[in-house]
Amino acid sequence: KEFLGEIQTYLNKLLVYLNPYIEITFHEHQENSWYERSKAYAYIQRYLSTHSSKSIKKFKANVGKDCESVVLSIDDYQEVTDEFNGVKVWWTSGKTTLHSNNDDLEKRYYKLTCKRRHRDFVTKVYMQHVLDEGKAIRVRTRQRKLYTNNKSENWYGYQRTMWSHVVFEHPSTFDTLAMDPKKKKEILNDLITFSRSKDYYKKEGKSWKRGYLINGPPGTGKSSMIAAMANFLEYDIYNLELAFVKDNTELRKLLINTSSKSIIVIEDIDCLFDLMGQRKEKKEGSKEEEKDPIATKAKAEKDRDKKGSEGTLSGLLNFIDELWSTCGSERLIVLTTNYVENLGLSLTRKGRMDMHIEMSYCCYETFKVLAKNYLNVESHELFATIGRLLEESNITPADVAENLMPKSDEDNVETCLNKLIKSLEDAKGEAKLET
Ligand SMILES: Nc1ncnc2c1ncn2[C@@H]1O[C@H](COP(=O)(O)OP(=O)(O)OP(=O)(O)O)[C@@H](O)[C@H]1O
Repeated sequence: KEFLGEIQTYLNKLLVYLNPYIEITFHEHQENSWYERSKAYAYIQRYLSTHSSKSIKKFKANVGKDCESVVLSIDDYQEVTDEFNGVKVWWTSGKTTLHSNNDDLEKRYYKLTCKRRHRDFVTKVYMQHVLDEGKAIRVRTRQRKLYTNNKSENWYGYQRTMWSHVVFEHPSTFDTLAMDPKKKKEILNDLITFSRSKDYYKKEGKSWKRGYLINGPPGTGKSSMIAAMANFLEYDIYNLELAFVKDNTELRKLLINTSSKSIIVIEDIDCLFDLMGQRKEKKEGSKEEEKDPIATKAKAEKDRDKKGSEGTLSGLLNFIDELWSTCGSERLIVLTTNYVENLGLSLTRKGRMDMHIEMSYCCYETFKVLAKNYLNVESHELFATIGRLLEESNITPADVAENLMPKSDEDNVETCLNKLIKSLEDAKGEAKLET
């Protein structure tokens, strides 16, 4: 706390220098916030003490998505000519010095010159074109993020939940995803249609979002599917952890604070039943009850129709409707579950979630993709044996992947495939014992 004022002053100075090249997000609520803050402080101090326009340019070049990409910049007072729809304009960059109490601050700017008769065209059409292009470039080159909501204490000691993020770098793509190729194509087509349907949604007066329910046993690739979707659409991911959300107000705040081009994920949606149960018990008789959407709705429904778990299900459905209505446009909502049968038809029927994706145990087609991913082979004499064994046992793609992954220098295609055969035979034996 004692450094906050000082850090903010430094940050503001830093922003004057770097604006509009980078965006600084300052998290005051990290668990290791003291460490983060002191790091930020030391960094900013070091930066300011060594700054010069040269280092700013170098810094600017390094903040691109990957440092290998070329970053074009314009030197002070250098002129660049641009032509759009036959109209010529000239850009120059410059700087002025602002005098503040302790320091002289340099403010950088761009100057745009055009013929007087083109003024209207330039301010209305050309500037819009520049902004749209800039936005498109930012989307193309931005570093994508994976957000999670954690409980944390703010400066004044209040508990709240807010998004914090890390860089999203998951290797999963639709090429590496092992599943029935027909189903994969269907999902891909659905995503492509969605991404191109901005105008359609607008015309229909609908919010531009789409819901997917992914179900399947653990290890069948639900998370890999979400990562592949995010990589394909170039979206961010918001992993919503409902256990950390206190009430409806907090949920709304979180959803409002998600950005467009993102996937909002709620994993293990069936576990919400337990969460709702716990909240209901805790809040029973409490004045706070009204504030908790999940518990209140669950209770209200249960009281009304006294249908046990059906009542709880209605609470869940109400919650999902709330989720739909609160989060903004250009979003995917993805719910995952290991036990779709617990959710009842009302969630899986069309209208609530637009597409239902089933991830299942490994079949021969799935295995072939994994063999290509991990061993870079498309055929082998052991494939036939594996294909037959896969038909006789239930093994997840995660388990197959585990066997196919070479673990030492001695491992090669043959040893890995034999390892898998052994696992499949064991799984078959266990299944026989169970029956
Ligand atoms: N269908 C798949 N295609 C490619 N890789 C897969 C697939 N399923 C599982 N894997 C591999 O297994 C690992 C675990 O899978 P993943 O976390 O996606 O499964 P999950 O269904 O989300 O599991 P859980 O329900 O336990 O979260 C992945 O990192 C990936 O390497």
